[in-house]
Amino acid sequence: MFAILRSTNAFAIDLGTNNTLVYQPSRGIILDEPTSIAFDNNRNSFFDGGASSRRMWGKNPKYIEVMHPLSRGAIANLTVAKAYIKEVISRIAQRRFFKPTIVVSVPSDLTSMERSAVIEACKDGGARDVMLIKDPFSAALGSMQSIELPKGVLVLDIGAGVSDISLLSCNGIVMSKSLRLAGNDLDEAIIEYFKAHKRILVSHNDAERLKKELGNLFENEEKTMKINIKNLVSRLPESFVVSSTDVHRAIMPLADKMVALTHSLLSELPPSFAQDIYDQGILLTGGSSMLQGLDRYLSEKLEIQVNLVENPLHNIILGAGRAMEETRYSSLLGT
Ligand SMILES: Nc1ncnc2c1ncn2[C@@H]1O[C@H](COP(=O)(O)OP(=O)(O)OP(=O)(O)O)[C@@H](O)[C@H]1O
Repeated sequence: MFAILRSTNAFAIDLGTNNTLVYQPSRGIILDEPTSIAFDNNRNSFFDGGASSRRMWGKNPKYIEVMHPLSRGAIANLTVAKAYIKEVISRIAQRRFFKPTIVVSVPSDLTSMERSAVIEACKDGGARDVMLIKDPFSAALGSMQSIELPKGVLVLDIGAGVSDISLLSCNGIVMSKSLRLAGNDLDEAIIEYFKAHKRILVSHNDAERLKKELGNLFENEEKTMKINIKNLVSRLPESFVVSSTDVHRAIMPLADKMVALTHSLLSELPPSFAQDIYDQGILLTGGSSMLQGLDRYLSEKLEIQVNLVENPLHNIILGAGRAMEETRYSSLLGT
């Protein structure tokens, strides 16, 4: 089995709410694209996938539908997910004659039906064998933690649709808590804030840009950014200068929910792990962990060390790849 997993026809996939990454042993990351697909409803056929379909989002003609196969980490529409995975597999599998073996990293709290949907979508999409690994394992392995030891490793993963905190030890999850709230909700909070307080409509793409460029959990020196919006009073498009103070106000309530999630797990931590966690702190990963000030904010609120991983957007896929390649982690792969 593990020779197969190291073969050129085996891949690891991080099927995230916003981003899909694929790893191939010996080659590394070979695909990094938005989890998005466009359908041509006139022809009832696949139109485009990945980055080019994501760019069409909000700018598409009516007959083309831009869809996101995943919602909050789980498959939202099985038909769309199958078409999407088929497209991913056709891009990565060089030897089309042989169906590939695939390891998919998935949120730790997926129900058995949701896990079966991932397996079905991959098999229908062209995979021969499909194995799943839980995101917290991938995240820890991606930052070179040794999770097989009897020593607690605490991983906080904040992606686009899911926030998850898990305590790992002896290649197992000791305890875990998830919240279906993450980066996309921060974008929504920004949109809602400007609707309610400034009577303007900000696009999803601009909300995400504002979050990345002006968003900060600490009120530092004020920064501004000019964007194009729709004025909800005049109903006309115009340009608008957004201040970092407003973005800060928009995102703080959700940042506090992330703190509360982490606090609730820390408060239930078995005493035997207290020393490990207070010695090593929390491993912070996922794209939303790059929100400016989040690591310091969590650390100050929880009075615990928070270590931001080196590459939050690639951590899970690198860890899933490591689980495929190292036999000591074979027990982490299942269905
Ligand atoms: N510099 C940044 N500051 C704040 N947020 C960021 C930054 N860069 C990326 N993000 C956010 O990270 C999220 C994507 O992260 P990631 O790729 O880990 O999620 P995903 O794997 O698609 O989703 P999930 O794991 O929740 O299913 C998006 O919400 C994106 O806006």
